[in-house]
Amino acid sequence: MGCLSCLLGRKVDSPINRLADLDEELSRIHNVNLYTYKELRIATDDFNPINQVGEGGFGSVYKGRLRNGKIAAIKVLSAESKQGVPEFLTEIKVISDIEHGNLVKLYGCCAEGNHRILVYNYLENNSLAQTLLGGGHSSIQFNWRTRTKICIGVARGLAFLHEEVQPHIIHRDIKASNILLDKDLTPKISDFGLAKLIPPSMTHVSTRVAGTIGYLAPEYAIRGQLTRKADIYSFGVLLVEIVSGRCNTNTRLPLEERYLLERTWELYERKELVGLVDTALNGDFDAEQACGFLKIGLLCTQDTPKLRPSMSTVVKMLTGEVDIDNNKITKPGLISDFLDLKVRSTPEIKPDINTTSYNMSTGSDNLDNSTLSSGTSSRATATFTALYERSI
Ligand SMILES: Nc1ncnc2c1ncn2[C@@H]1O[C@H](COP(=O)(O)OP(=O)(O)OP(=O)(O)O)[C@@H](O)[C@H]1O
Repeated sequence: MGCLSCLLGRKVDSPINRLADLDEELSRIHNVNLYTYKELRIATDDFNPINQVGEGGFGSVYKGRLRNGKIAAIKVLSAESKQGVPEFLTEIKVISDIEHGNLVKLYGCCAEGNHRILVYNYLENNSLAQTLLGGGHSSIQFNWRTRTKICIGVARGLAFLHEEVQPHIIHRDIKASNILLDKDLTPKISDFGLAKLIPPSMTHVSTRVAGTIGYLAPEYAIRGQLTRKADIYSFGVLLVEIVSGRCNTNTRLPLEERYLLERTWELYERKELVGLVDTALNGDFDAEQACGFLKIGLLCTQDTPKLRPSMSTVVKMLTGEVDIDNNKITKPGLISDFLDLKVRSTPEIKPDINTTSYNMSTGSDNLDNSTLSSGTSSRATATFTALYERSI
């Protein structure tokens, strides 16, 4: 408790009495809405498992009612997060200042003692992973109109993070479980800015291993080269998932259908893209638009990062303001090529992930050159290694 005063470099006469004042002071400096641990305990009925709505790599998520009556999603970050209060609040301020109709709103946080808790707007209709891709466990009807609204909404949210927020934000983990749906099925991207709250030493290994591999841009997964183009790759995979209604990786399918992006490329080459559209739509969709979306998915997942369009261009292509240039579509960058290579090699000669050369173009991001520090790079590699090890 006394560490708050140390952080401020102040002498405190009575730590317990002054704690609230210090919190208030920090909150004012950072202009962040601070919740007390007690309030969040009450909101969640002492973090009662009944109120737990999810579990992710960052920690557990609870549904709770705040003192002002609002329903919130309360994300308790894992105890390993030892970030100091001022640093934590600085990052939180960046996130809570960002407002967009397609981004989950952060109400505030709790940074008492070792607790690091984020309080978000609660979204009623869960994530795309649990609904559209949840294998029939949801009663939501995703008709073609709803799907187009979701694709365009996610693209707008990501374009906003990439191109309008200063300094721009790379999400790093665009995937179906990070797309939440409100009561009108408007999509909201969650978890943006979260990567910065986790110390570089702490590897964030996702709960859905195979799924996550499928979203990773090859240059990020293998070399830790992170630019906005890595997000655009993940968005491309998500786009194809939404149109086809299936996960990017399904190991129960025959080998040739297992990897969605690979399948998309095959059908594109055979001019049979329409065959990939979700059969649950019973043919009730605009075939030209659906195939257009799949082609945009292919453009976003091009192997060479600089060939992937920016998110604002993606929005324009999705809305029909800009034409899709078929000539620009070449074979996408497939992480499965790399995995196959490894899976097929014998265990004794299993190559070292850090030294294996991967035949990959190295185009730099025209928008930025924000490859990250070696800490992040090794985390990306470590994540990939962990994912890879668990996938075979
Ligand atoms: N704002 C929210 N409103 C409603 N439910 C939420 C909200 N945020 C998270 N959840 C629920 O909690 C679950 C876990 O979310 P979290 O973001 O922690 O992990 P994840 O994205 O599913 O997985 P990972 O951390 O491995 O990427 C979500 O799938 C969703 O069901």
